[in-house]
Amino acid sequence: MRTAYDVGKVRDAERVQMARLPEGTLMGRAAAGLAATCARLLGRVYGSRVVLLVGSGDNGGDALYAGERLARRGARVEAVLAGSRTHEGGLAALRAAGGRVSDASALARADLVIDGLVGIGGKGALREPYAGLARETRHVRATVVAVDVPSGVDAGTGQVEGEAVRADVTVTFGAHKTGLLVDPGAAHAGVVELVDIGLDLPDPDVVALQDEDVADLLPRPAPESDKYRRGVVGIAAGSHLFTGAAVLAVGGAVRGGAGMVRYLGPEEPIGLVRARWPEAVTTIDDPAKVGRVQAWVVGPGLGTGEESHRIAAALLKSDVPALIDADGITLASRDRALLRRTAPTLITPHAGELSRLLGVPRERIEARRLEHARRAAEELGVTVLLKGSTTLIAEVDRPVRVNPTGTPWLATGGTGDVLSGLAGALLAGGLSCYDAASAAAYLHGLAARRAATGAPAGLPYGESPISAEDVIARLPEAFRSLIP
Ligand SMILES: NC(=O)C1=CN([C@@H]2O[C@H](COP(=O)(O)OP(=O)(O)OC[C@H]3O[C@@H](n4cnc5c(N)ncnc54)[C@H](O)[C@@H]3O)[C@@H](O)[C@H]2O)[C@@H](O)CC1
Ligand SMILES: [K+]
Repeated sequence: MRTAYDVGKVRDAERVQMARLPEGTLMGRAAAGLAATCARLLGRVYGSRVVLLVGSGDNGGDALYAGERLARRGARVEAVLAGSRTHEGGLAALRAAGGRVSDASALARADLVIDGLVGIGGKGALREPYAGLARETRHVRATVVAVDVPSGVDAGTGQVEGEAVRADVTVTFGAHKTGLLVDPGAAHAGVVELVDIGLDLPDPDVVALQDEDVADLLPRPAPESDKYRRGVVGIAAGSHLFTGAAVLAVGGAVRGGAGMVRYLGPEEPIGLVRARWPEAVTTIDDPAKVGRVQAWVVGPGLGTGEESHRIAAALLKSDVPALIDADGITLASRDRALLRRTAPTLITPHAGELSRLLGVPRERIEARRLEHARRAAEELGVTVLLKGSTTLIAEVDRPVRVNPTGTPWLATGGTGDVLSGLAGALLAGGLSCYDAASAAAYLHGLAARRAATGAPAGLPYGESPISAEDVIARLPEAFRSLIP
């Protein structure tokens, strides 16, 4: 599991250690780790050209001390001083090791650029000349290594307000910062390497599950399992207008390991569901006639009229966990009472749907995804899976989970319906809302990536657009990759 912390907690932990240790110890550890990564990336340090972008704070200090270490190993190190001040000790050390001060023209000659403009002390959009330097790093042929966080990325939220460095590698100290796991920050960070500088940290604010964590969560049938014990999921999705949502959500549930899928909907989608997924048991329109289920999925393509509201309200009165998606969320944004349930509830909005639920403009949610996912969980008293470039799972008093799998190709119609069915199957299988949402997002992302790259059936030689059905088709492979 990867864990990440808000900046305040990192600062507090640093303060404790700084009071205990001789001055400069933490920066020394940081610079040593940074220099080791740079040396590895360079392969041959002797004779290589390294350019340091140095801001006025300690982030610049880290870059200078790492530059000193590389200069001592024979690298030609040039420092571009961007701030009105410069870390004095660091600059003296670099000079003593043979490094020199230069201007931005050095960037064109570099094999490696170390971005030490700003770290966790950065506030707001980068000012000049930092912004101009960050822009120039985009055109260099060198490998770009960010110190602690890519300059221009808000370490606490992942927000990027103006220009920002796009790093190949980010070497971060003490702990991952939340902004490195959440887009757009995550997309700017490249590969993130953690240097242990000996901080004592409390519970993380954000975590990203890895293969082994998700494998531990997944329910597996035991010899004595039958379809009822494995979990029956009810799916209320689709309408005369939106028949595809029904087929895709049921597909996600069937391939997601449900013991049985009960589908509730009008005649037309029922015909299509039966044709594509004969294993589903279908009921026309009347919620009272559906047999017992262990979890409900309510909403994809359901419609938002009175009849849809009646069905949603009847189903959400039940005492089993429920996932509310798409039209279900629109209905809930008009009638919040739908969310006041006795059993656990998971909502799976994208930014537009969350915007309707919270009454906050969509752009504000896109720019501050972490904040709004947390706020929604708190305000609505439900588990929230916020879909998007980085999918987030938020629940009160738990760290926000960031989904590390997926591909931009997933941004296509119908994939959300698949996710709903899949998460519903896992809920019915006994997972909590928090775990079902996390595991479903993870598997969905893995399946999509496999669909887009063709791996592992053929050589991964590129990527292609994918359909929601492709994601369903790759779900078994995604499961197998976790459950060997
Ligand atoms: N505190 C510690 O114990 C340690 C800190 N370390 C390093 O220190 C960094 C934090 O250092 P600082 O607190 O000095 O802060 P930073 O060096 O991250 O940034 C603060 C400086 O950047 C300027 N700045 C802020 N926002 C700006 C913007 N938008 N445009 C242009 N300039 C801007 C400020 O005026 C200030 O001079 C960490 O990210 C890490 O790299 C490491 O050495 C490890 C130990
Ligand atoms: K930086």
